[in-house]
Amino acid sequence: MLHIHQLSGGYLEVPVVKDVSFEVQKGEMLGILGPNGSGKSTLLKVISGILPARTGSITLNGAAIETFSTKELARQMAVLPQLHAHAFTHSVRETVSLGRYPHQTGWFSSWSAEDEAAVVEAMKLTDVLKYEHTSLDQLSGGEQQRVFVAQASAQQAPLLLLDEPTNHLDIAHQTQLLDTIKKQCIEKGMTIISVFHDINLASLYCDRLLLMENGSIKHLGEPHVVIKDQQIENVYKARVSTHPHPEQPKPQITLMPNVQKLQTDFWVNKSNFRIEDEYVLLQSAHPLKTVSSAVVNAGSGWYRTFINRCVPPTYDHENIAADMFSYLQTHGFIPTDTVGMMTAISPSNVEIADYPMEFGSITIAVTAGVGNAIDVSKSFEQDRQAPVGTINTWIIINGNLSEEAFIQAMITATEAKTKALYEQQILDPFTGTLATGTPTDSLLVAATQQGQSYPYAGPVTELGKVIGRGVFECTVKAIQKTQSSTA
Ligand SMILES: Nc1ncnc2c1ncn2[C@@H]1O[C@H](COP(=O)(O)OP(=O)(O)OP(=O)(O)O)[C@@H](O)[C@H]1O
Repeated sequence: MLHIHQLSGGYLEVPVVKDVSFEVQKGEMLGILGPNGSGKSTLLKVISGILPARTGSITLNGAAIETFSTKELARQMAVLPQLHAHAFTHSVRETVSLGRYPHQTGWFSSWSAEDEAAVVEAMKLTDVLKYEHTSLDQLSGGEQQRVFVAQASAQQAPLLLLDEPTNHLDIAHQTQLLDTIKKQCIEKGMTIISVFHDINLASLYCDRLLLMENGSIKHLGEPHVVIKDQQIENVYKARVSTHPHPEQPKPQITLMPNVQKLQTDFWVNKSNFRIEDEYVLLQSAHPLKTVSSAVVNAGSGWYRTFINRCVPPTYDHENIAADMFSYLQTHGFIPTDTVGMMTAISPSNVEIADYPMEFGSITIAVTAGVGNAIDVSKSFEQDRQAPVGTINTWIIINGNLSEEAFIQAMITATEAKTKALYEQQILDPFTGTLATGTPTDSLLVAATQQGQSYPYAGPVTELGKVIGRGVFECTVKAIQKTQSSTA
């Protein structure tokens, strides 16, 4: 739809935009990113003809852009410029109506039903219809921004150029506006080029991103190609870490501050555990980076409190997570700061042990019920009753783990648990074969993220060796304790 070839342009003798080439397809949403002054707005202005191109060419639907009359171009291309603080005395409706000028033959004399429908639809889409008779200078910055998006939208041009459309908008209006724009791309085949400061929003909504540096294209491609830690750091000179969005296959960034809150060194060991009638409790002085399959706060996060709650073997609740959540609240724990697991095994049967390492240490806590032991390789053979009895394993590490090490720690621990069941000759009662676990085992790995770095935790690494040995020993002892208490 739009072809930009070796485009240069700007304000002074020296062009701001230098030798920029890219193409945008119909229905595509392209995000332009870059630090302050990198030339994003200037590029949009040169494309839209507000500033002249010094060299290069812009082709729209196969025709050179300079062959379009001003009005023809406005029917093809709507522009939302970067807004600055102005006093606007027009009403909202008047302002949005200005977007219809390319469709007029005589100024307002030919106002048609189509014009009216476009203006009302644009005001509805941007949620400004309720202000239609209000003067623009009586609206907040975000409300004014939405009115100008409505104006561009009322123009109904197949190509929309936006300069920071979410500037001034609260998060609800950011998503509402971008959802609306994106919908137009998907349903009506509208093409969007938009400047963004917010890298995460750009990644979420755009099909491709163009990252500018000093007026030139530094990176161009799908978000996963452009949003990489090192590339973003190099261009923006800010430390970032990328991570996946929870719902969309789009990378997101988190800023990494250079100023750390002063935090005294802390250490977690067996002395931080308490064994109560109803639960095993670990309380850390500072949050631990945690990965777990717990009932409350499963997944990854940072938590200070860890509970392994004992419920009766007859425990049966429709919504286990909700019940656990309210249990935490009624027992004085803060659910947002607590990882909660459940077991039918008495807290008195927990096995907790410290394992020193050269520069760090780990503490392992296991409760092990094996009444429902299962051979995972044969679990497909028959349906089983909802189980009670489970093996809950916690591995608390004084050390700084990579993401890889967290996952390897879970693998190593699982293998060590299975070996413990083998050692104890625990059988799957349904198949009579050696059990590998129970159907509801839970695992938690938590680390202080201080001190010694552990990039790996496989069986032959320093950390993996201690996890393997520790989980094996603690699981064996925990099984024996449970078996002797029920014998
Ligand atoms: N009206 C102007 N006259 C002269 N130079 C200008 C003008 N507007 C911008 N510039 C210069 O052009 C360069 C690029 O500015 P531009 O506004 O395109 O950057 P940007 O990437 O959009 O920045 P920001 O993120 O701050 O909006 C800057 O060095 C700026 O000083």
